[in-house]
Amino acid sequence: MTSRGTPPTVEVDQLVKRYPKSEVNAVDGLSFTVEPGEIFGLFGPNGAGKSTTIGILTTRIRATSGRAVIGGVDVLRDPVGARAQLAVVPQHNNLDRSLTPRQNLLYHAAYHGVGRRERESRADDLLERFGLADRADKRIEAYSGGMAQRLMIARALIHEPAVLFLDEPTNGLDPQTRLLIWNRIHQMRDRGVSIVLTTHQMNDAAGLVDRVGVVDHGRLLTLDTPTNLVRSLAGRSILDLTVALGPQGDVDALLTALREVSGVRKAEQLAAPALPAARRPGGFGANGRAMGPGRGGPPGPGGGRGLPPGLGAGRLAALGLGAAVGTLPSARARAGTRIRLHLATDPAALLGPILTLLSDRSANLTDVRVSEPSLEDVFIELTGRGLR
Ligand SMILES: Nc1ncnc2c1ncn2[C@@H]1O[C@H](COP(=O)(O)OP(=O)(O)OP(=O)(O)O)[C@@H](O)[C@H]1O
Repeated sequence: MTSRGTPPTVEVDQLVKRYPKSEVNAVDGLSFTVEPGEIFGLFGPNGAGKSTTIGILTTRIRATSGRAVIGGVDVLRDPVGARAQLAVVPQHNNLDRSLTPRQNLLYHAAYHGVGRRERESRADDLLERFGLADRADKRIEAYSGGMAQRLMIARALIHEPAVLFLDEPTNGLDPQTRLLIWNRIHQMRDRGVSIVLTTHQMNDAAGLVDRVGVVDHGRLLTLDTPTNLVRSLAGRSILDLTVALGPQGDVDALLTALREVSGVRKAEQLAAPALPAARRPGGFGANGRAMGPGRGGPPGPGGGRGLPPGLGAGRLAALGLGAAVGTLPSARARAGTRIRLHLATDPAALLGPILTLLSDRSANLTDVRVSEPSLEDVFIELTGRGLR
């Protein structure tokens, strides 16, 4: 029960799934609830067990043990009853191409037993809300990826489910379509629909979801609001450096030395950025602001920012650190080594020692960025950086 006395719309209790011939559980004792009108993000690396969990909740996969309830209906005991309470928007287009967009909606509503007059009125309303009214009778083939996604969400909503499952709802869509879909998801939440979404675009989803469950190896690693999860990395900042190493430069030795600087929790090398030439690192301008690319992913809460005030090129020169800061980067510097430092302290206090260290090793700093941790950083912290 919630504090308002309403039962959760999704209840998962000690859920287990072991696929035949497998020696491990794909879902391994998962428990969580989703409240009415809550947007719940189920995040995890590839193979973590998200699809299997969603498959069980949407009656596509049979659990080995445990309990799952959707809108008060036990999915294992009454899958048909549970299906009336839920809707799924898959990642790939599964619209019926032999029907028009409007017919796709009407057919789906009829399948769920919605009366003729009511389904026509709901279809008109949904086509309007998803910006498809003027294309409702066109051929599906003429639809772009964004239109198809909007239509699939409209179709999912036509029988007014208690819970909507969305798999990567905005993957590969343009910013306008993403915005419209996020906006409609918020409206559904306001109408009391619970939304369970899986996505790998965590920083995008951070501002949208109410709570996040991170799973790995079929188990729940954490469950909290995005704000609390980011706060769990409190006091930590991330300093991204781009350096051009001298001819004898050894990145491993540099990383080891950086790890020994007091206040540095972790130092790691990042992959080289795949950026257009115009956005490649450019070194510091006269005002000492960082001019290169920001962090690899989209900015998290707080986003990336340049040098802290008071640490411009002038101050660096006064500290005798000018040699460490490249003004006219060479070709090597442009393709520089990217290093991420995870700090346990104020970055301004560490820049001096770090620049001294770089200078001593003839490493030329061409770009520096300070940023707050993001939801993606929490995810990496919990699940590691290794490939799955
Ligand atoms: N039909 C199946 N038969 C056997 N093993 C499976 C089957 N489907 C998934 N698995 C295994 O179960 C584990 C969980 O897979 P699942 O697809 O649920 O993960 P996921 O978190 O959704 O991953 P992704 O993000 O890549 O979609 C993986 O080890 C996967 O190989």
